[in-house]
Amino acid sequence: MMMMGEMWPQLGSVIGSVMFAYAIFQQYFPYELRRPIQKYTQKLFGSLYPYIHIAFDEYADGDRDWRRKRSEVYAAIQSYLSTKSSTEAKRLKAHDVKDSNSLVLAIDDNEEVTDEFEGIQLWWTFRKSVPKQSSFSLYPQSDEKSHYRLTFHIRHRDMILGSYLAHVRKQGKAIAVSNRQRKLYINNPAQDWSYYKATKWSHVVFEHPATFETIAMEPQMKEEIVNDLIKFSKGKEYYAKIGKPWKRGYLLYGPPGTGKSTMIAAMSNFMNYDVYDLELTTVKNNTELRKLLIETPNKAIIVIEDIDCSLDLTGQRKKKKDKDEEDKEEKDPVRKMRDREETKKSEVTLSGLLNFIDGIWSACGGERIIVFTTNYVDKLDPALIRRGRMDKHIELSYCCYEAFKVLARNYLDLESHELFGSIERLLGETNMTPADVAENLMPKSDVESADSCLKKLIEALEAAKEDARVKAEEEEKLKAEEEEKLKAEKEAKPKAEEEAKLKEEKEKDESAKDEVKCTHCNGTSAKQEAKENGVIH
Ligand SMILES: Nc1ncnc2c1ncn2[C@@H]1O[C@H](COP(=O)(O)OP(=O)(O)OP(=O)(O)O)[C@@H](O)[C@H]1O
Ligand SMILES: [Mg+2]
Repeated sequence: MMMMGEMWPQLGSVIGSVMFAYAIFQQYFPYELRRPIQKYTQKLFGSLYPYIHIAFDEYADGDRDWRRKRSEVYAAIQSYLSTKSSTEAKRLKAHDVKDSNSLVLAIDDNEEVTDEFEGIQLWWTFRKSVPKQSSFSLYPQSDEKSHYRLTFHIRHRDMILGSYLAHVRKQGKAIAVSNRQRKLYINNPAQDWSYYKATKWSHVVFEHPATFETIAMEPQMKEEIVNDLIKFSKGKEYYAKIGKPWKRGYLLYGPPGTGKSTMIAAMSNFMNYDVYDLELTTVKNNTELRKLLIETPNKAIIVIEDIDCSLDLTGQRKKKKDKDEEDKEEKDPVRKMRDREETKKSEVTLSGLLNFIDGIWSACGGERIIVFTTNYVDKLDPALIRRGRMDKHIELSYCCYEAFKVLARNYLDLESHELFGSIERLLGETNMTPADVAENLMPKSDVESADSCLKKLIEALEAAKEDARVKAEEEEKLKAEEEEKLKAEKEAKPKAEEEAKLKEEKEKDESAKDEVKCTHCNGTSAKQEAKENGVIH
């Protein structure tokens, strides 16, 4: 039997001979002969080798443009394999990806990872190649080419090309989204839109810690909102079935400090959506508004805070200038220009905003949430907040006992305490916003105990209750005074009317006495007139 040591030199000489024969074949065989031979050799190997390879390139072939976009499938495969490679592959690459929270692990060059799908085994390999010839480019970039190669048995072809690849894409995208850092966007003023590479929205990383666990509100209401959001996120088919664009409007209203902005942050964290904070006052007109909308991607929360203050949406947009102002404007051209600019600033109309929310353009893209917040819901035009536009109206109000318990858990790690009873009673008797309750509960130093924080809150609640009582008394007093005044006016009115009537009658009587009968003209004339004319009839 041949020993291993003796086998290597022979194997080496066989490989050497094959390579030599291949070089001769490449060099001396004419192209016309080489092509069919190569074709049949591949066919022969194909029938003996029952596996299929699919390569997924990072960039499309020939995509040498400096703006070239990374293939979406490639990115999804990379995310999909990142979870598998960390447990399976022996050679890994770790890198931080833009917009990602954590390190992303990927398989190293030529490393293989095995995957299983519905009992079928498949293999993924990562390949990287660097071309030797480098081309000249105005926008130099790496010529490195990477691709993932998928290998599977030919008999699973349909299953892999159909459901497996769809599964990889979906899972990969979900992993990428959960790793991604949320962003907070704000619209740029239109004059910046034309700059090189300028976009209509600028962003910062959004790292608000609010979640539905930390938000203080009635548990039932919280559950309702969470369920609503879950239903929406899974509603692609449902919305398609009912023929409605995949979007939902929320109106958050309530006094300042009740958690409207906090709720938006919690929504963003829960849904993994970016927030687009739309500052309406910098949008010049309806066309700009529409352009901004088109630039928002899917999985976005578009927010218009304090909608009642954002714009005068009643249609009467131009303030009437008085004569003085017009004169000043005529004399000062700079002021005239500035005033004109300001008038231009606010040309977004109510109908423009309604179109933004549910016009034809709003259906471009999907999976978008629109949130309006306001302190004064009654001030808003009913057309703006009707269901279908603002589908869910959420009132965020003063702190109730349930909400307080959430805050006590968050701020003091307390589930119960002997002072909770007094706080519950006081919260039922007076109004305090969650922001104020939270501020009282927050220890102001390392040594401040939970006891002292709770006592501080009780004091604040008692003070608020006393303030409210004094205010109510004053209001009552003012009201009583007003009523007294009205009553006095009411009583005085008939008396004055009677007096006026009597006076009028008296005056009539007196003028009747003064009248003289004139036989000559068969009528009446005033004594004065007779005197003036010097005629005695
Ligand atoms: N429901 C709540 N749950 C938890 N914290 C809250 C809640 N409401 C308010 N807070 C706390 O109070 C602060 C102010 O709240 P927030 O900015 O959300 O109020 P708002 O309703 O948006 O007020 P405004 O109408 O003035 O914009 C937050 O930073 C948060 O810490
Ligand atoms: Mg707010």
